[in-house]
Amino acid sequence: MRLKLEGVSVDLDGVPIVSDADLVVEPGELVGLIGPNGSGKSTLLRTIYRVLRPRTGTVHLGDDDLWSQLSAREAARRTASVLQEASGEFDLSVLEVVFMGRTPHKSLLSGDDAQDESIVWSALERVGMTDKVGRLFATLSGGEKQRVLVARALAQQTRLLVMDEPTNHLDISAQLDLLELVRQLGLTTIAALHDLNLAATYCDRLYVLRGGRVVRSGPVHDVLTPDVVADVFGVQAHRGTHPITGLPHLAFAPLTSPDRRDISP
Ligand SMILES: Nc1ncnc2c1ncn2[C@@H]1O[C@H](COP(=O)(O)OP(=O)(O)OP(=O)(O)O)[C@@H](O)[C@H]1O
Repeated sequence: MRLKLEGVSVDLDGVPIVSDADLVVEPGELVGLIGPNGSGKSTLLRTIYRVLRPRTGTVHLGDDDLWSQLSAREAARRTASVLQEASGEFDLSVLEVVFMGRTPHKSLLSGDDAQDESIVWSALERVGMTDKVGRLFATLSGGEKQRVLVARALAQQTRLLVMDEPTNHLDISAQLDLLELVRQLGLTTIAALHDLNLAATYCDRLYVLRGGRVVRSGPVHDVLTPDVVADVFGVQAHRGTHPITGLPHLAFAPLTSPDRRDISP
């Protein structure tokens, strides 16, 4: 389902944090949101999973305005989030966490039925976590936790996956594993990512935020140029081709860095 933000501005305590942001994610796309610390990525994402109401502008999922046309419950059914730190699920088992994905589909008094059960187990299967259902969520590794939260999103049969720095604190294998999984699922996904090379590897298109404004957007190749990286992040970048994937790959150095090749042993 298509996500479309138009003219979204957000103030926090009277301070403008996001200004006039336009953004589109086409069905099945994985779109990356990049930008320096404090540029407003999380704030913008919160308007999409209905935690922060924009001061102005609209957030549409398909034909529906997420804020003015959908109830909180309906919005919760259609969007799922995987954030960098999972809180609130600590006393639950893996199975219970994934069953939470069914909650927005249930009325207050209806219990889980055979259909819920089958949806939950197939979600666990898709993320490869069926052998950990009895474990307490809190005892999982960071990478396993993120897979379980993706399973919860699948159990929710979400139309849109919102990920806010989902690979933070994960080792390199778990980072690649998580983004490979998300790529394979083919869900309409928007993800804030700090690692520009991960963004280059997995995203179809990128949006760059600086100071709460979208300053650049487009295919990875057009957006992740040395000029943009220098301008937005204030570092030098050399863009080459990744020797294994054949995709663009960036190497970084401080803007003022001397050429260290002369002094290495
Ligand atoms: N209540 C508030 N009042 C004023 N400013 C706030 C408030 N809450 C957050 N901010 C500021 O909003 C800005 C944007 O924060 P946000 O978390 O959206 O950025 P981000 O791009 O996700 O950052 P990071 O990459 O560090 O996670 C930051 O400068 C932050 O200090």
